[in-house]
Amino acid sequence: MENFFESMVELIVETSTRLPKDVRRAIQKAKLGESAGTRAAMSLDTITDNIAMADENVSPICQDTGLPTFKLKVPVGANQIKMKEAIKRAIAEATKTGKLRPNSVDSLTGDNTGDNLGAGTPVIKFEQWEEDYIDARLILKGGGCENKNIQYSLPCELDGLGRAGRDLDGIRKCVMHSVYQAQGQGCSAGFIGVGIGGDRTSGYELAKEQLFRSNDDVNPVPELRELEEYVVENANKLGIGTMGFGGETTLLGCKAGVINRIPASFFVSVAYNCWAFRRLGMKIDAASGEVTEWLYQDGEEIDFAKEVAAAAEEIVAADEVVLEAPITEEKIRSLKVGDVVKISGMMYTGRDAIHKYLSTNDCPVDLNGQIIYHCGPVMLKDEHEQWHVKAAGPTTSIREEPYQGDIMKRFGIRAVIGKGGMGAKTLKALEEHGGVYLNAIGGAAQYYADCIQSVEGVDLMQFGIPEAMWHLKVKDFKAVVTMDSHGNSLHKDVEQSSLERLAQFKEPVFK
Ligand SMILES: O=C(O)C[C@H](O)C(=O)O
Ligand code: SF4
Repeated sequence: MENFFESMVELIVETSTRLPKDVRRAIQKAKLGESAGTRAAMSLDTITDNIAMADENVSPICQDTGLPTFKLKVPVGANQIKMKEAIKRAIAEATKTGKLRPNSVDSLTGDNTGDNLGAGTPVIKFEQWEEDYIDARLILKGGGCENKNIQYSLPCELDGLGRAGRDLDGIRKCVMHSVYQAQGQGCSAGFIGVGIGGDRTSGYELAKEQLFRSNDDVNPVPELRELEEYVVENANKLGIGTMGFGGETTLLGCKAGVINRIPASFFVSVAYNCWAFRRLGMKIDAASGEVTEWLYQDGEEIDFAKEVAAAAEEIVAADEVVLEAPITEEKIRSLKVGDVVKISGMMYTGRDAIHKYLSTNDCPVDLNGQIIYHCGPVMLKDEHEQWHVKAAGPTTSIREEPYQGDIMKRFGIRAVIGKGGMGAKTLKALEEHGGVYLNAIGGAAQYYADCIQSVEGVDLMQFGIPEAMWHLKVKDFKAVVTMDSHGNSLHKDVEQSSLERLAQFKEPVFK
């Protein structure tokens, strides 16, 4: 097993940096389904551009490299203790080289362990089997989509759909609702794994297990096959679209599994995965630890690099407003939902820890007229102590909803960049104070890292790399105005229209 450690490093690096073939095919299909010039088409262009850049740079597709979860099937007699130890070392190694973001945080103190190791991280699950080789699989599922997982207890009442009973049709309603409730916040278009039955724990476990199925497989259970096909077809009629911008594709895949339940409980658990569906696997020789075959890599390989030139042309074609901080109130009030902005100059990152901190403390920098970027980047320091950005896409903004409006007013911030949109409180503050919300493309961490020219400083490093306040100098950083200072919110509109569309699926389908 002398090569097992190297194989695990390879598995982690490949999973974080290269999307599997089945996922690429699903994204390509979505791209072909959108009309040129729409916001959805533009977002998918950025996404495929980003996938190609991650391939080329061997850098994380998305800055949130998630909670690494390994599943291993091992021959009887294989030493699981040694394998666990090698996996942990491989995780620390991949973190050191910037292929993983340090993502393991003490839940009580907030301290980041810095190497992705800690209580409960990574997750490593073993199963014994009668084969003579090791089947090792890894999923890197980020936090934004994890937060959109949902569990239903039947019977229940659902927005738009009414009563969901204890039968296949009730299950159908829950699954349709799960896609609606995620909106664009889990970086749609997404993939879902559905677990039917079990208890609260085994139900979610089963849902996540489905994410290890190939997106192209066919469910051997006829009812589940029908359910999966129904959901993919109809969830795409909700009009939520890529990033929640509206559009033809909202869901890229649905896989459902079933286990028994006990009479009193009937759970439907849904695991939502973003488009950056990073899961790979390999067969490993149990004696040497060497890779003998990669999994999920059958069929045609889509090389998005070839399409990048065409995509760039299309993005340039949109009307763009140039923004550079400090921004005046007048300039901000001239922006409207739908405008594409191109930012150059300074922006400051701030996510969960910073927003909480700023709600009761002064800011180390003057934020008057400035731009806050909801982002927790992957950073590496070189031998001259200079920081470099390895991946830097937006994080889900709604978590800052309790703080954002007050902070914008108190510090004079004119624009916030994030993804997934914000709520009524922020919208009101944007109107009163004169501010905008700019939506960047979630997961496009290479694309945005490329717009960052230099790291000019950092504050509040005590919160750890992802949560610190990074001072970034950018050039031509593109984002879309999705909430303006006139009370308009694209997110509010899409949520409303998708709820109306969801109601079309109220009548029974599976009798
Ligand atoms: O933590 C992050 O950087 C992003 C997160 O995965 C999110 O989707 O909000
Ligand atoms: S930012 Fe988006 S693409 Fe990245 S992990 Fe979060 S949900 Fe996934």
